[in-house]
Amino acid sequence: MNKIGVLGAGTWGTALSILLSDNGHDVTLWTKLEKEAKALEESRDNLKNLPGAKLPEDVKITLDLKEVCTDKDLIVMAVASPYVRATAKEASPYIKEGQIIVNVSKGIEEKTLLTLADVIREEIPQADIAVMSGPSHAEEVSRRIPTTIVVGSSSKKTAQFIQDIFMNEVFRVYTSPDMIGIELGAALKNVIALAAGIIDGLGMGDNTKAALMTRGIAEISRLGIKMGGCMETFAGLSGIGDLFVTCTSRHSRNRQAGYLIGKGLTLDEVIKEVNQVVEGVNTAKAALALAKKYDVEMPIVEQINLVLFEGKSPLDAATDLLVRDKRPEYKTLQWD
Ligand SMILES: NC(=O)c1ccc[n+]([C@@H]2O[C@H](COP(=O)([O-])OP(=O)(O)OC[C@H]3O[C@@H](n4cnc5c(N)ncnc54)[C@H](O)[C@@H]3O)[C@@H](O)[C@H]2O)c1
Ligand SMILES: O=P(O)(O)OC[C@H](O)CO
Repeated sequence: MNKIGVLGAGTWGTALSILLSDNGHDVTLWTKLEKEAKALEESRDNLKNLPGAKLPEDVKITLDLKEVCTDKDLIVMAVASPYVRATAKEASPYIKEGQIIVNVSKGIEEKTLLTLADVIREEIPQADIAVMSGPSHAEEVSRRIPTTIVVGSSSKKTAQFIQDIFMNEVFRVYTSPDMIGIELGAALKNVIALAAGIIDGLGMGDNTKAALMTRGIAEISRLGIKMGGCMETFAGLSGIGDLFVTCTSRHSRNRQAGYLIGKGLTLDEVIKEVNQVVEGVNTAKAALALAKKYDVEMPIVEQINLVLFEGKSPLDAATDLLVRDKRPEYKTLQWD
């Protein structure tokens, strides 16, 4: 049994708390939002965003950041990406030298273009930072539906420690040293998932969705490899695996947001309607800035930015992608 602090009592923080409690750990779940803490405490048997799941009585809910960090063997960072830096900064005084923090939030900081693990490292340099990601909708994890995920760390020992904590017969955890690849796959797939939703909203077909996903992972891996990630990761759980689930699942908020955009709603209307974090919207601008910085072609990311922030019609964006200049599928594959 380990003592674990989970930061962020949204859908994912809550589902992981259920899993960790199932695994026999002593779990404390923190939120900054009083309303959220109260609602969770009152409705443990009837969680709003996790139908059919229960938050065990032994999961402690707290608003006290010192309490959730002190004497914990592992801290899980599960707040939505825009709040990761502020939460890490506030938590830093309570984190000991070498204390392990695993980031499970998916995003890239817009201002700095840093991955979230790097953001946490800047704020809590004394911590041992890891990441965990993969095709894992909270709605299914909280109902013990078989799921696989990958933990990334620069230390094999840390990766295996986290693997042991989370793994059970319905939650299979792999390990990897490729932290940057895992984080980039996790963050960038959300932008492509918005496009997948738009395709559904426009009433296009399965061929179109498959094309988007395949060319989407090509974009993600082109950038990811230039930034130091490994091809295997983009072909793995935090690459194509998470892209697949997010582009196709009824649970995906990103896909749902894209669907509503495809149906003609404005971004503000969509954000209100979905009423949970839509990380692809947060990540789209950062992804475009990274494409420019690393001189990588990311046409889908470009078009999504135009649709989200410049008022371009989704249909015009889809058409512009289809009529781009002719090219080989992969420039690396040539005849001579
Ligand atoms: N939901 C999933 O299936 C899932 C799975 C894997 C990863 N993730 C990732 O986990 C992260 C959280 O997603 P979620 O589904 O829990 O989102 P959510 O919308 O359900 O919850 C977001 C949470 O962020 C926290 N928050 C809000 N304002 C805050 C503030 N000012 N300061 C600190 N914390 C604040 C709150 O706890 C809030 O509930 C995202 O990056 C998401 O991509 C989600
Ligand atoms: O609901 P989404 O679109 O934020 O996706 C959730 C997870 O990232 C799926 O792995």
